[in-house]
Amino acid sequence: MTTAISFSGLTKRYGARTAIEDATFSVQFGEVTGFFGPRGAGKTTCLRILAGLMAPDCGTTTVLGRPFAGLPSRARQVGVAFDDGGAHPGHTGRQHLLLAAAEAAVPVRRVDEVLAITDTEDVAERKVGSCSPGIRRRLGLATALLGDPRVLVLDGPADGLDPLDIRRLRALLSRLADSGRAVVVSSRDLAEVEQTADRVIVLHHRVLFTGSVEVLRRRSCPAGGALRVRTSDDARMAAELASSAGDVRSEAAHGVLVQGAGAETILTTAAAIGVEVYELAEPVASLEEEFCRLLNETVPGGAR
Ligand SMILES: Nc1ncnc2c1ncn2[C@@H]1O[C@H](COP(=O)(O)OP(=O)(O)OP(=O)(O)O)[C@@H](O)[C@H]1O
Repeated sequence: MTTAISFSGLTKRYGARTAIEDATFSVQFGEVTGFFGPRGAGKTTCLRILAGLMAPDCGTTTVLGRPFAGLPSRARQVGVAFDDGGAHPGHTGRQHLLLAAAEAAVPVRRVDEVLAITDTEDVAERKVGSCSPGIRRRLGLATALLGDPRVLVLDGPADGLDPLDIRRLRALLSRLADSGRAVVVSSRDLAEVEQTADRVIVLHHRVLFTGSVEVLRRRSCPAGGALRVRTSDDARMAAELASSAGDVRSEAAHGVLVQGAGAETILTTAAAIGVEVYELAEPVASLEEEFCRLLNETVPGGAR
């Protein structure tokens, strides 16, 4: 199947500041791809280049195998949303969508459809300038959906939304991906990415990771049956296990990571020294921990 989006060797500098360097990755159909990076990591820069809004210093981007500008019937192929979809503050939401529909040669009835899909019917007659940032985001999403595109690219779609809206957004994005579309959402919120995306691209001026959220979380888990144990006295447990197990590492709030000893040994040891076991499981790092590790591996001192 055609790759939905590809970035190849993308580099962009603003004067002496490097926003993005040598970024290469692709986005497939049928998935929500989370484009994660902290503030200023280069997400918007990548997406603006993809949408033809600025030129890179180096590298190329394609949508459905072509440069964005060369796509025929573009609104039906790709929907892109930054902020509020470029709505004029003096227009109502409906007026904005009608203008955008005319420009994209989309039937007028589609305006009501996208208002319903994005739960913005009740605010359609309000002037955009008087709407909250969250409503303007939803309007941006509605604009991007006008052409019922195969590829959807959303820059920070959850920014400014309340928890209920975020749930609805997540369900919508998931439905769109399940119907075979490619959906890209950028976010600075790892928890949000974790709940929304099937695949994640971690960015910090460079691509640090691409793969499933699950693989990211397990990336630095030791192979070969390591276990993590949390107890009423981790320091004592670590000291005791160090004499019987191969490799024992205390991990601050996360308990003790033990390699080379099975669950039985760990539980027997705990019982023998009168330590209570709160948790015994295969170690799965939080995404936040993994991001800090990734950053430290690529940028010395990066996650301090
Ligand atoms: N027009 C510009 N002129 C100068 N520097 C810029 C410009 N746009 C972005 N930058 C810088 O480039 C870097 C990447 O910015 P970008 O907006 O792409 O990051 P981002 O990951 O989208 O951040 P955020 O999550 O805060 O939106 C930042 O250091 C930013 O300050």
